[in-house]
Amino acid sequence: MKGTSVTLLRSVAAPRLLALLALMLASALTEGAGIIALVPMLSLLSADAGNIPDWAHPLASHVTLSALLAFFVALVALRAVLQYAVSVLQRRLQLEVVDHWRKTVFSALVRADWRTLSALRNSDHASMVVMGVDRLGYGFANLLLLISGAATLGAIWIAALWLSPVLALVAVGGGLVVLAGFAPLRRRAHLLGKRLGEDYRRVQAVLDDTMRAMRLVKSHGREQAASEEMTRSTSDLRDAQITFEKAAGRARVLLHVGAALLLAVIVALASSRDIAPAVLLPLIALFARSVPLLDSLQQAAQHWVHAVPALKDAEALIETLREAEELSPTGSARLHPASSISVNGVAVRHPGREQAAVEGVTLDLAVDATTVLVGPSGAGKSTLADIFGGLLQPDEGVVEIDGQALSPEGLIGWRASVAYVHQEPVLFHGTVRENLLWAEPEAREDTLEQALRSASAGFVFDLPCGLDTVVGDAGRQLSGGERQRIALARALLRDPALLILDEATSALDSANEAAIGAAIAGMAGTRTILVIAHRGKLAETADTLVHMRDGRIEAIENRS
Ligand SMILES: Nc1ncnc2c1ncn2[C@@H]1O[C@H](COP(=O)(O)OP(=O)(O)OP(=O)(O)O)[C@@H](O)[C@H]1O
Repeated sequence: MKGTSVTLLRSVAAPRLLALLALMLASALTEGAGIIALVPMLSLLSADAGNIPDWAHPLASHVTLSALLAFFVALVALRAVLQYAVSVLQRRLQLEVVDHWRKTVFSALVRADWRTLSALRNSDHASMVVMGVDRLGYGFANLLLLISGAATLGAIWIAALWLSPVLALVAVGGGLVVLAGFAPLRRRAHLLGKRLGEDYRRVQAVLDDTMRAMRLVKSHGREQAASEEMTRSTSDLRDAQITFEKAAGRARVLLHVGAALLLAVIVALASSRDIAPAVLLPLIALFARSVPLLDSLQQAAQHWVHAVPALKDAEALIETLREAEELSPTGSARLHPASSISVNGVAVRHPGREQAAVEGVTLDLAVDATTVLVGPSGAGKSTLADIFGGLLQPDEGVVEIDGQALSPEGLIGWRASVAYVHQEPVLFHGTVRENLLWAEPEAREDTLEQALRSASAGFVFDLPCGLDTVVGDAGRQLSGGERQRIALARALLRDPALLILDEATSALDSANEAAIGAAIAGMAGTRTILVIAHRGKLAETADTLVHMRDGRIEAIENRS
C-alpha cells in the first residue's frame, strides 16, 4: 500500500505537491491555534474560569478581550483562505494525476507491438483509459485527504496534549484503538475495489461489443437482449457501489458510537481531576472536532484502499505494454526499393499456438509488379503480408530491400513506406477530405483528386458536398464498396513503395470488386502491390501468383 501511494504521489510535480502539503499543514496549525486561543478568552469572560495554565496568564492579564476576539476572527479568516487554496490546488493535482495516467496508459498502448495488441481486449483498455484513470484521480484525492486529515488531527492532539497531557493521551489512545478496529473494513474495501474494476470492464465490453455489432443486433432483433445485458452489467456495478457505501456507512456508525463513549470517559475523568472550565471547554471542543476528522480519515482510508486495485490494474497493463514496446524506428524516411522486396526464411509463431502461422518462407516481390497470395483460410497469407509490411517482426528470418536485410528497427521504419487496405476499411467520422488528409496532411487538392480517380472513387465528386461530404461514424453513410475505394485512395496518397490489399474486395459485390480490380490493373507496372485474394478479379491482376498452405509456399506461378 505504501508503494502504491508513493507511485501515485509521484505522478504530480514535486514542488506543487510540497506546496500543497505545506498549505495543509498551515491550515491544520490554524485549527489547533484557534481552539487554544479559547483558553485566555474564556478566562477573560468569566471570573469562575478556574486555574488556567501558566502560559495563558500573561495573555489573560495583558491582552484585552477585543484584541483576542480580533485575533480569533483573523485566525478563522486565515484558515478559510488556506482551505480555499488547498481545495483549488488539490483539485488541480487530482486532474494532473488523471491526465498523467491517461497519457501514460495511452502512449504505452500505441507503442506496444502489434502481436501483443491483437491479443488484448479493446474494451479493457478503453475502460482503463476512461474510467480506471478517473478512479486513480479519486484515490489520489482521498490520499491527500488522509494526509491533511492526519495533519489536522495531529495539530489538534498536540494542542490537547498541551492543555491536559493525561486526558489527551486517553483521547489519542482511544482514537487509535477506534481506527485500528476498522482494519477489516479497509480489507473489505480493497476487495470491493477489485470487484468494481471488473464490473467497469464488463460495462465497457458490453457497450463496445454492442456498438460495433449494431447492424447485427438490429438484423437479428437482439435489441432487447442487448439492453438486458447492459442492465445486468450496470446493476452489478451499482450493487458493487452500494455494497461499498453500506460498508462505509457501517464504519461511520461504529465510529460515532466509539467517539461518544470516549468523550464520556474524558468528561468523567476531567470532573474527577478538577480541571478548570476554561481548559475543559476548549478540550471538549478539541475532542469534538476530532470525531468528524476521524470520520473523514476513516472514509478517506476506505476510499483510498478501494482505489488501489485500479492503480494495480493500470500498472499491470502498462508493464505488459512496456514489455511489448516497439523499438524506436531507424531510417523512417521512406525507402524506394529499386529491384525487390523479399523475405528470407521467415517464421512467425503466434502466442499460444503450437503450429507456426508462417514457417521457412522465402519470397521476392518484384518491384512495380503485382504479387497475389492465394490459399485456404489459415494458410498464413495475412501473417506473411504483415511481415512484408513491417507490422510483425519475424521470429526467424529477415526482410530484405534490394538484397539488404532490414534490422528489427529498420523493419519498423519501413512501415512509413507501406500502405494497407484491409477487408474492413477504417474510416473516421468526418468528411472524405479529412479521411484522406489523415494519411497525408499536406496533400494538395489536385493530389487528393488524382488519388480518388486512381482508386476508381470518382463517385465522390458526385456526392452532395463532394470531398466535404461527411461519411458518418466509421463511414456508415457510404456503401461498403465506396468505403473501400476511399480507403484505397487514402493508401495511394502516401505514394507507398509497397501497397498491401488484404482481402480488400472479399466483402464487395462484383461491380465494386471490378472497380477496385480496374484500379489495381491501372497501376500495373508502376507500383509494387501485394494482394491477398481467395479468387476473382483481384487474383487476375497477378504478375506472380503465390499459393500458400499450412504456413508455407506451395507453388509460385509467373503470369507476366
Ligand atoms: N493474433 C493471432 N493470435 C493467434 N493466432 C493467430 C493470430 N493471427 C492469426 N493466427 C493464426 O495463424 C494462422 C494463420 O493465420 P492468417 O490470418 O495469417 O491466415 P490467412 O491465410 O490470412 O487466413 P484467412 O484467409 O482466413 O484470412 C491461423 O491458424 C490463425 O488462426
